[in-house]
Amino acid sequence: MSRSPSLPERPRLELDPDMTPDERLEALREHFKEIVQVNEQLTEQLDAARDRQHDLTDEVDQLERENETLKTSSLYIATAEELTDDGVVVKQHGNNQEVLTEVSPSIRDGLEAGDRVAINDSFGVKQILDPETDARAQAMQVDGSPDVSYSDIGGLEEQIREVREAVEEPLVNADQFREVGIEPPSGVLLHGPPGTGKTMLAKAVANETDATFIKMAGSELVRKFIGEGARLVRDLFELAAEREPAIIFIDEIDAIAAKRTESKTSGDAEVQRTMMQLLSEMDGFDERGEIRIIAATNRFDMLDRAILRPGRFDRLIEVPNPDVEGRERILEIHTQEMNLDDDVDLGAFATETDGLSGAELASLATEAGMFAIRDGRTTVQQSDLHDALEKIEADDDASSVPVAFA
Ligand SMILES: Nc1ncnc2c1ncn2[C@@H]1O[C@H](COP(=O)(O)OP(=O)(O)OP(=O)(O)O)[C@@H](O)[C@H]1O
Repeated sequence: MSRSPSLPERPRLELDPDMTPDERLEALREHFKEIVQVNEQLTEQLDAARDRQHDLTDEVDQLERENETLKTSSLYIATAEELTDDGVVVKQHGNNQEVLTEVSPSIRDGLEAGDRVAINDSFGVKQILDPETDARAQAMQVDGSPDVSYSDIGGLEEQIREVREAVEEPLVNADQFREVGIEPPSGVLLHGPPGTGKTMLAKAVANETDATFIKMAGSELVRKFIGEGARLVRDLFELAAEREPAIIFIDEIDAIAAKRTESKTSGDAEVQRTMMQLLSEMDGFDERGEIRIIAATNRFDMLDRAILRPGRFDRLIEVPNPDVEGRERILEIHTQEMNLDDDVDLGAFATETDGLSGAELASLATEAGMFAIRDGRTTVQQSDLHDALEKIEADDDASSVPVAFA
């Protein structure tokens, strides 16, 4: 390695054998002075080099960080749709653009059709995504055309009317609202006991308006995606904007919007952040076009009132357990594909099912079919319905026995 030209020359000691002792001493003194001088120069240079090294290390760190951000921000999510001899057909999420792209052999080996992948600007597949890491896909259920219609819902005529007015009309007749000069409700909150058809209502309105149905469960945000809640809420609204017209359905909203408790754990802070993100998304919602938002809860009493203010969930619709006519209609709906004996009287049977939810009536119908099968029949009789009711009530009692005695 060549020595840096800017380094000072090494001083040389030249002693002549003819020198007197005094002359020798003088020469040695002179040499010592020169060495001290060179040493000072070298120390200065070393300090300067250290400073420069510091600056360069900072610069390298910054470049590395920038490189890292560039690498991560330029990757998009796509699905590998088909593996062909010419390459892989990938479909980018969001804009649904399909392209044929080449893949390195090492990635190709582990790739299967249907896998989620990360692609760069030029559609090169950079990575196969582990399903576990794809929180957005896991946390949100996206349905382009849900298969529930209003006629599948029993006994909620008034609620259907209200949902149509608050959600369907603003989507279908947006111009009319604009001309009249009124703002449609921002968000609709469905509240009532479990299994009464709240999700069905939200799906039916999406179906009726040809909107994409995007569901997120509040409880999962809190339990499964700890630390990611706020980001996922932002993603939820982004996805809805990409897929508009869209219905956002937030189930179990109480999990992220419960009244504040006294305890101040870090979990509470995280839930709080998720809720603040939801509120800020809703507050900036007017400019978002054809997106409507519906939430559901079984625990209306627990909700933080902040989410019920005007401009947020300002239309409340109660979805109670069905009355006797509702129960008869729900039984009709869930037995319409079943082979019922002539003796079956759903109207009379409905009077005996007071307190059952729509979901319980649906499983009662299936249970009755099971009794018929166990008995070797192909038709369902009134007695099967009674047996099914007894079983469901017994199951209910068992599940409400305190654990210590169960
Ligand atoms: N009113 C109804 N008419 C017809 N079927 C119903 C009705 N309510 C509930 N069901 C049946 O129960 C199932 C569950 O209903 P759904 O998920 O809509 O209830 P939910 O109110 O959203 O419940 P949860 O609060 O537990 O989420 C439905 O798939 C359907 O089979």
